[in-house]
Amino acid sequence: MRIDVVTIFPSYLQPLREALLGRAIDRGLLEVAVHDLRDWTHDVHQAVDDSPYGGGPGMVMRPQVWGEALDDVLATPDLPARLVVPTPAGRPFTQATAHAWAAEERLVFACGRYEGIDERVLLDARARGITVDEVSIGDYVLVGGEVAVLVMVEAVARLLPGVLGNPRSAAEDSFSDGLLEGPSYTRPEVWRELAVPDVLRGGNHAAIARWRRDRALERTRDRRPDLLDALGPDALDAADRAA
Ligand SMILES: N#Cc1c(-c2ccc3ccn(Cc4cccnc4)c3c2)n[nH]c1N
Repeated sequence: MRIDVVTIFPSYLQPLREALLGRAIDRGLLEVAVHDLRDWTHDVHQAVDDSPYGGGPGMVMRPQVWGEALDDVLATPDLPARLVVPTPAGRPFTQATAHAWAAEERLVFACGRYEGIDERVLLDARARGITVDEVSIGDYVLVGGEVAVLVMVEAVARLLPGVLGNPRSAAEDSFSDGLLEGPSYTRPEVWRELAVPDVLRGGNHAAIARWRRDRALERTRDRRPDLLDALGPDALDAADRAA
């Protein structure tokens, strides 16, 4: 997978080259290119924003600069791309989104700042046949799109074959079965007088699986009842309902 990110703060994306993702890039599992939006400005001040039509607080990012940048970055007809635009007004980015995007050959992320990007940039891209996804990583307001891109790239990249050491991690993590993950334990067996649950040390794999499922259901009911509501009627069996 190739990922391109356009931003006025390229150094914000440096964490993508650290740790697991950095190793995935080094191993050729992922290609990441970060572009400075100001490279497409032509004025001495390298202006990327201007006042909003209709008034209101803050500034809006200029369409001319974004248009030229995306013309160049998206100019790869042999490699169809999906343009992703993080915004507080976007559709929710979920684990299902991450799985869908992990199947894409190329993702281009447009990181806005100020009050966002002039709407005509997205309209123009769609008019030219580019798939444009406006997505939000949560119901809170950030200062720009860069942090959201870090979140989304990590969520997608970890699903790519070979990136995680153990592919079961992605198959069994939270949300993979619609539930939150239950608690985890490791050595020592007792720590500050707190013992690991006996079932996890007993070696009965069926009992362990049941215990983990029960803890996941309990946690989901407590913290995310909306996820339970979203599960289909057949998602929970009798044992689940008894838990
Ligand atoms: N994904 C995502 C986001 C953002 C987000 C993303 C991109 C931009 C670009 C500019 N801003 C600031 C801004 C814009 C509009 C109104 N208010 C503030 C951003 C916020 N905030 N919260 C999220 N979950």
